[in-house]
Amino acid sequence: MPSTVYAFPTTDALSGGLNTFVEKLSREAIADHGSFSVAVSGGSLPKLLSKELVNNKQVDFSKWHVFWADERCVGLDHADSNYLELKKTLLDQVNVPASQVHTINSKYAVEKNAAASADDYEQQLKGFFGSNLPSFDLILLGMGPDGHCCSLFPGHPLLEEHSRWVAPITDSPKPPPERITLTYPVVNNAKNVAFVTAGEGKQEMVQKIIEQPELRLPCQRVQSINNGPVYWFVDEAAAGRLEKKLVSKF
Ligand SMILES: O=C(O)[C@H](O)[C@@H](O)[C@H](O)[C@H](O)COP(=O)(O)O
Repeated sequence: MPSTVYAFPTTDALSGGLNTFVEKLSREAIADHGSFSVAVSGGSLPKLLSKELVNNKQVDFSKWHVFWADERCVGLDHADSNYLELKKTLLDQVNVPASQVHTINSKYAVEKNAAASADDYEQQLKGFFGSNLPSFDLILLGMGPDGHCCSLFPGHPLLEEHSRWVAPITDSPKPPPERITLTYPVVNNAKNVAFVTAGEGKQEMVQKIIEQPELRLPCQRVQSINNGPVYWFVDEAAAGRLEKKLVSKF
């Protein structure tokens, strides 16, 4: 998986670079097929994504379809909800039509019914992409300190799930335990994939992922369609241990 790593001096600069990147992909997708489909992760990503993007008047949010790369089986008003985090940081301030914000089914999520939540979410993907394997215009991933992404964790059987598009997990080592997650067939069929991570606490794992592909950590199993680049938007704190020659100029 060829990686293109962009390192920024601050998290604000990272948000600025990500804003430019997303604006370009959104414009190109809308010009090409009239919509922009994006799957977003939780954790620190929504804040980093939204800081600049929320004020970007060049983006036609009315053509966006927002999905989640993974989501916790909690109510949409629960503090652990990835949807709620993006609602607060972006969706409440931009005009993505509610019908184009594809959330986990709250009925099943509140019951912590991960299996039904995953089945329902897969139907939602089929409703938008049809019966062909979904190909998102962009998937935005965080990187866990253990090298996980989505809710795909090191050593978990879900790393080998190659038929389901969306899978349930009930033993997530990162709480809460019940979640749904996109699987690699969908993640790796995206037109563009970008990791977003920041902070000194991530620099050891960022170095491992970029410089030691033999580890086969979950983040390292991510590719973009036609083996295109996987982008990394990091701050210099997270890139602190990377060989300088591995960092590209944005
Ligand atoms: O639902 C989740 O927990 C996230 O989608 C998860 O995959 C996250 O992206 C990583 O754990 C990184 O989180 P941080 O960026 O907050 O470290």
